[in-house]
Amino acid sequence: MSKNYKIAVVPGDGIGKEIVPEGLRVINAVAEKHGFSIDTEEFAWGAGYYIENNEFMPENGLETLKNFDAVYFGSVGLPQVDDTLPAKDYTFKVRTGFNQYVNYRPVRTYPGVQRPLRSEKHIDFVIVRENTEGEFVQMGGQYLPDEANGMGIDTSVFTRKGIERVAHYAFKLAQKRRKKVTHITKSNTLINSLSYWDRVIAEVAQEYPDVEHEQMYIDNSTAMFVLKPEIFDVVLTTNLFGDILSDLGGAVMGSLGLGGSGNINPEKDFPSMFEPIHGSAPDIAGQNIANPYGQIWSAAIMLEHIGEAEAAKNIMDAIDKSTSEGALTVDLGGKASTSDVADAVIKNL
Ligand SMILES: NC(=O)c1ccc[n+]([C@@H]2O[C@H](COP(=O)([O-])OP(=O)(O)OC[C@H]3O[C@@H](n4cnc5c(N)ncnc54)[C@H](O)[C@@H]3O)[C@@H](O)[C@H]2O)c1
Ligand SMILES: O=C(O)C[C@@H](O)C(=O)O
Ligand SMILES: [K+]
Ligand SMILES: [Mn+2]
Repeated sequence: MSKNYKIAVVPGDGIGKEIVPEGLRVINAVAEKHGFSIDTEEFAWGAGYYIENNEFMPENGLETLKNFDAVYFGSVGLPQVDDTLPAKDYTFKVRTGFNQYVNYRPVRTYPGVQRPLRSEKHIDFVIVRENTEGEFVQMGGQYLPDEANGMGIDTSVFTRKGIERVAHYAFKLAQKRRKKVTHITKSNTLINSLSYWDRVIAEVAQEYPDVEHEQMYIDNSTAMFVLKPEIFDVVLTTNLFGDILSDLGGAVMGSLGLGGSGNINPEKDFPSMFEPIHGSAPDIAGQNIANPYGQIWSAAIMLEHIGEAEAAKNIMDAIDKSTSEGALTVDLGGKASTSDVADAVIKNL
């Protein structure tokens, strides 16, 4: 009997509404080729939903999503909606609620895509971003914000459990790759929280003597992403630093639109959620010009996670063939529309 998977689809806002359907076309095409089927249910949640319903998703949203094998997500956020809400009320709710403590964000060379860097060296590394705590716990408050002596505070939280579990994931991932973990902090200045991170990571590293372990500061690492990106294999870092580095990784590939990702619950106690690294790009929404490669790559990461590795590989090979043949959107200097790119990928499956 052929396998069937239940996928919750949350296109979100802006270009999410354009690139998610294209990604789904690719998923359905690859499923047919590889003899499995996908049942999808779409949820129109996000900032647009908030305008109508005063919430980003229904109160029982997580309960609803729990019944699926995975969540295929676009992005949330609209210029006319308070931008402190999308992460708090949707994205972080899912990431923390489903213990998706790994944000898996690969960076690689796409054939035929011009990169901003002069170096022609092949790039292939994965950012493993801690995804449930750190700088984004949103513990804090504002005091007298309207007054001259007003203030705002956010507290960062790094727990042993939180550091250990993401570190184990990173070292195990490195064992399957080129056996190197670069962990990125700023423990020379954040001498309490991030030196604790360093210490716990160093302890975990001892359990993986076959993996080279290097520590780097975030400031230097931004320079290295540009000057020597080929030195990285697995980059392990905190929630905020990983957020910044993943957009830099997108830029190094040639466009933010090229980055795919997975918010992973490695134990599979809950569904994981797959989305491009970028946001809803309201500046280019509604024109069928958004780059869908990152959304399509996220589909491949999702299929690999749910156990369809061959289909995932098939998508990646088809992506490479498509970019090589010049199926490039405006941000990559090409003329292809969003749907032209999905057509090319489907043709090349
Ligand atoms: N996970 C998420 O849902 C997520 C992530 C980041 C930002 N956001 C939200 O998205 C909104 C816009 O944020 P922003 O402008 O800082 O970031 P953004 O990633 O949406 O856009 C940044 C720039 O990159 C371009 N870009 C992004 N994706 C592209 C693609 N696929 N193809 C071509 N160009 C692309 C945009 O046009 C824009 O110029 C905000 O509301 C923000 O909160 C959501
Ligand atoms: O910080 C976040 O996670 C929100 C967004 O910038 C993202 O990268 O998903
Ligand atoms: K996104
Ligand atoms: Mn981000």
